[in-house]
Order: sequence, then C-alpha cells, then structure tokens
Amino acid sequence: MTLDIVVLPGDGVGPEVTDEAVRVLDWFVAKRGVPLRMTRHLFGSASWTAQGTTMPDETWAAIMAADALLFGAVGSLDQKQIPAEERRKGSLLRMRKGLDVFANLRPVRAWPALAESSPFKARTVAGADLIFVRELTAGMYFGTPRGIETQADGTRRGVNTHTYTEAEIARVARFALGLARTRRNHLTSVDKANVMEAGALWREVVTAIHAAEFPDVTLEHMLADNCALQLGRAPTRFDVIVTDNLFGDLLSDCAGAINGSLGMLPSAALSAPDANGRRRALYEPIHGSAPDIAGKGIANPLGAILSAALLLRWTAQAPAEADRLEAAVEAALAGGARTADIALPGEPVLSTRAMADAVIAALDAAP
Ligand SMILES: NC(=O)c1ccc[n+]([C@@H]2O[C@H](COP(=O)([O-])OP(=O)(O)OC[C@H]3O[C@@H](n4cnc5c(N)ncnc54)[C@H](O)[C@@H]3O)[C@@H](O)[C@H]2O)c1
Ligand SMILES: CC(C)[C@H](C(=O)O)[C@@H](O)C(=O)O
Ligand SMILES: [Mg+2]
Repeated sequence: MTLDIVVLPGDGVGPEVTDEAVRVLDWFVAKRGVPLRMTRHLFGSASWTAQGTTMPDETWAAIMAADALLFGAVGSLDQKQIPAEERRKGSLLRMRKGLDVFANLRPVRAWPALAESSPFKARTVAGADLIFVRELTAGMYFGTPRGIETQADGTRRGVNTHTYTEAEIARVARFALGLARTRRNHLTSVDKANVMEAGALWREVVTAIHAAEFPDVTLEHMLADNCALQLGRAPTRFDVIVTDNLFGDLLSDCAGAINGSLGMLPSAALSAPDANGRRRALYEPIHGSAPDIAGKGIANPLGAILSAALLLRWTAQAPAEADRLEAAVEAALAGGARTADIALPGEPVLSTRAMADAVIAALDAAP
C-alpha cells in the first residue's frame, strides 16, 4: 500500500530544508522501494498571499486524510498582517490538535563528529542519547479560559490556563514508559509538582501507571528547572524524558545546545493507533522559520532529514531504512560535512543542498 505523505514546507527556511528531506525520501522510494507518495500543499503565509486564506479547504482535507505530514516551519515576519482568525486556521497547533498527535518524540544524540561544535565540553556530551516525549495536544497551549480581556479599570489582562486531565497524562505516560522499555529502561518524568496543581496530578498519575503497568522500568521524577540544568550539566544521565507541552518545548531547545545547533534536531508527533494499528503522524524539525538565515541556502537540513528517518521508522515501519538514513547522516558528518551552524572557525562550509548531497552520497556508498 502506497503511503500518502502531505508535504507542508511553510515559511522561512521551511521550504529550503523540506526540499532536501523530500529528496532524501525520493532516494528511498527509488533505491529501496519504500512505498511513499509525496504531494506538496500550500498553507500559512504563502497561501495567504496566493489565495487569501492560510488554510485552503483542499489542504485541510489532505492533512486529515494523509498517512503522515512532513512539515517545514511556520512563522513569517509579516504574520501580524494576517487577521487572528485566519492565523489560527492555518496554525500548526490546529493541525496537532486536529490529528490528535499527543506524543511528540524529540530524539537528541550527541553526534561524535560534532563533539567540538558543542558549547559544552566533549567529555560532558559524549554518548548523550536521549528522547523527549513531549505531550503535544493539551496543557498551557490549549487550556481555557484564554485570551486578552479588559478589566474593570480599563487595563488589560492576558490569560492562559495550564490544565491536564488524568486521561491526557495517562496516555502520554503509557507511551513514554513503553518507549523506555525499547531503550535503556529509564524514564525521567518532568513537572513542577511543587507549584502547579496540574503538575502534582501529572506526578501522581505517572507514578500510578508506572507501579501498575511498568514496574520493570526505572522511574525518576525531576522538577523542570532542575531538568534544564541537568541537560547541560549531565545529558548522558537521561534516556526517555516525559513532560508537558510547554516544558517539552523549552527543554528540547535546551537540548539543542548539546550539538551546538537547533538545526540538528528532528521530531515526530504521533496519535494513538487506530483499529489497524496505524498512527497519524506529523514529522518536522524542531526549529522554526529562522528568519535570520532564510533565503540564503545555508540552513542545516539535517533536522528535517532526520525527521524523514523518523517517518521511515514510524509511518513506513521500515526501521532498517531509518537506521540506514541515520547512519548516512553520521557518515556525512564524520566525513567533515558541515553547514555554517555546526562548522568550527576555518572549517569548509556547505550549503543546504550540498549537505543533503553529502547524505545522499553516503547512502549511495553504504553497503
Ligand atoms: N515548528 C515550527 O514551525 C516553529 C518552531 C519554532 C519557532 N517557530 C517560529 O519561527 C519563527 C522564528 O523563531 P525563533 O527565531 O525563535 O526560532 P528558530 O528555531 O527559527 O531559530 C532559532 C535560532 O536557531 C537557528 N536555526 C534554526 N533552524 C536552523 C537551521 N535549520 N539551520 C541553522 N540554524 C538554524 C536560527 O538561525 C536562530 O538563530 C517565529 O515566528 C516562531 O514562532 C516555528
Ligand atoms: C511554533 C511553535 C508553536 C512550536 C511550539 O511552541 O510548539 C515550536 O516552538 C515547536 O517547538 O514545535
Ligand atoms: Mg519550540
């Protein structure tokens, strides 16, 4: 069965890095027979300019029907000119919620070839291999009430609500505990149980599910502020980290420093499996539209390419092909391929396209 992959390049560096991820996936279709059909669709600022809507009906229908989305980035400097209602219609949050992709995997590896690109000492990051399971469809991003309201004295108040139900915590906890079993059997659950009610409930529910269903996994609890510190101080102590939507956003960017650039980090957002065992999925690099470097052809495409590896693993269910792609990225880096964000002073720098060429050359060269 051919898998339908909806490609949403988006804004800024989104199209630049997504083009390269698609080129790499085309290699797997042509050379390894992976059954993917990729179609590009317009949304966001580009579609606002072209069609006066951030989410054409045709794009939304394709998103809801797809086997997976391959997403670039959102965020353009002129977004404020788009009415709020239209911005919401074409937003990434609407897609995440609409697809119910609650489990957001954000793997972080210290690539040996990049040890010197890290702002941390090589001996601190060597061997780091961790994965976030960020809850993606609830919490502070979606809680109500929300909005900006005018108070009795005429001044305004911004409101967001941090809320989690037991069911929302339980499903992401089960996912993370199950994932830990396939790795080094260690889960760190991160919250602010000391100050937030939703955090206290988070800790209670994770503890109960662990005790009842996954007692073989080692579970530790950690406060979110301490986790931010430990990611820089001792990243090798982590295996799987489960946390809420807002902390997961912040802490995964903290972990981006392990390799020295956000451009290296991929992600997969997954729903619960349906009756046929298939999960809806949204793959994207964790970085944004990077307006400071957009349009120059210098963005690092490896976060997008490694997101394609996650697509091979989770949607195409081709783990050997995913391993092959990750090994090709490792070989390209070991061979000295560097975009500007990960190059040391004096090292030759590749364009976005040339970095993807180096990965494809490594794929061609592998046995
Ligand atoms: N998932 C997403 O689409 C997503 C994620 C984060 C931010 N955003 C949006 O992107 C816009 C810019 O936000 P920001 O600047 O805070 O975050 P950003 O992730 O776009 O950039 C942060 C820093 O990382 C660098 N960087 C990011 N991607 C890179 C790559 N592939 N190669 C090399 N360097 C890279 C940028 O140059 C910048 O210095 C905002 O509108 C924000 O809302 C979107
Ligand atoms: C663009 C933004 C909504 C998004 C988030 O905050 O979830 C981004 O920062 C991310 O990490 O995917
Ligand atoms: Mg983020």
